Amino acid sequence: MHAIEVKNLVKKFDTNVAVNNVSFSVNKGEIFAFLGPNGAGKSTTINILTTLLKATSGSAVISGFDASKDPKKVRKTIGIVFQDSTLDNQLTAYENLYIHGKIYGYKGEILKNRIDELLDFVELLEFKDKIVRNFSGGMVRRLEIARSLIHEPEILFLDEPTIGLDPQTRSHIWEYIKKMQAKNNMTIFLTTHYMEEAELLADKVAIIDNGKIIAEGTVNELKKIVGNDCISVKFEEIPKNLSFENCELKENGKVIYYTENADLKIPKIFEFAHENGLKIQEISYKKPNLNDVFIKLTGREIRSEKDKNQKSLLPMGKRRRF
Ligand SMILES: Nc1ncnc2c1ncn2[C@@H]1O[C@H](COP(=O)(O)OP(=O)(O)OP(=O)(O)O)[C@@H](O)[C@H]1O
Repeated sequence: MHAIEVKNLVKKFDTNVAVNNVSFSVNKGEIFAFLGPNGAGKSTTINILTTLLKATSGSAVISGFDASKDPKKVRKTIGIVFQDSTLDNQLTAYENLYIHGKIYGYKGEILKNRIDELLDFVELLEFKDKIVRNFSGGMVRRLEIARSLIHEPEILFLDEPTIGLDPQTRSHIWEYIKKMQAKNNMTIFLTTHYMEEAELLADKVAIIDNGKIIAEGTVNELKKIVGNDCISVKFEEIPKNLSFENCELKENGKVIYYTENADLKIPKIFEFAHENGLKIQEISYKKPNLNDVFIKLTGREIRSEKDKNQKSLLPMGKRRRF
């Protein structure tokens, strides 16, 4: 059984088709990244999967339960971290988790120990009794992650988990995500418009654009859509005997090699230069990334208005209006 099975999902807002016949599945214990630009339909999809929104048509089965027919059962098996903080900023870190734990029926020492364990996991134990209002954006996000784990969900949904965070905090969050998967074999569904986030974390990626999935697979499978590694070499003199296959001489005198694996090929190019008494003036190589895949499929880059605006992660009530 798949952890998540989505079939022909459609969501219309009046005439706007936000999710357009989307189908995909996520295996148990997999990190699945739903990658796409702003307005692609990522949040709408995650809201349907987490029972917050009803689909216009199609089905979403989560841990074996239909999201529209059995929402309560679905909610018991999932944890969610939304794009915007839903913490109570007047309460302490501990109190936020305590209330959430109570809602899920935990109590007494079991709940207290669970809270300590989770605060420790996200490195916030020393801030346990501090008021959330004074937390940084990264601390808020970490506390949200801890809260989402309190009832030991089978599947964790993260809507843009690192949006608006600085690079160091972002990589911290990536570490937690990987640890959660490794420790609990948790299924993690995340939306993101960060290519590197999807590349680094995801076992499987689906790229969504204008409400439609335009590509799906492992990162390596998707990169194959673009092609192989590309090495560009400028020798001091144009070599007379180019001994490699899959290489071409460009008008600017550079030799371009296409290869499955540049890491293995580059040392061979140096050997070739040495054996033929050639000097290398310049060498560079480019591995295709998910951005290249998106460009190839859509003709444009994934860009985010939110990045430009540096959306705030401050808890509700503390957020300033710009
Ligand atoms: N409640 C709503 N009412 C009307 N239109 C909506 C609503 N929610 C989303 N949309 C529209 O549906 C489309 C998909 O939006 P969605 O928020 O799912 O995209 P997204 O990929 O999550 O983008 P973002 O990263 O900006 O949240 C957009 O055109 C959006 O304007």
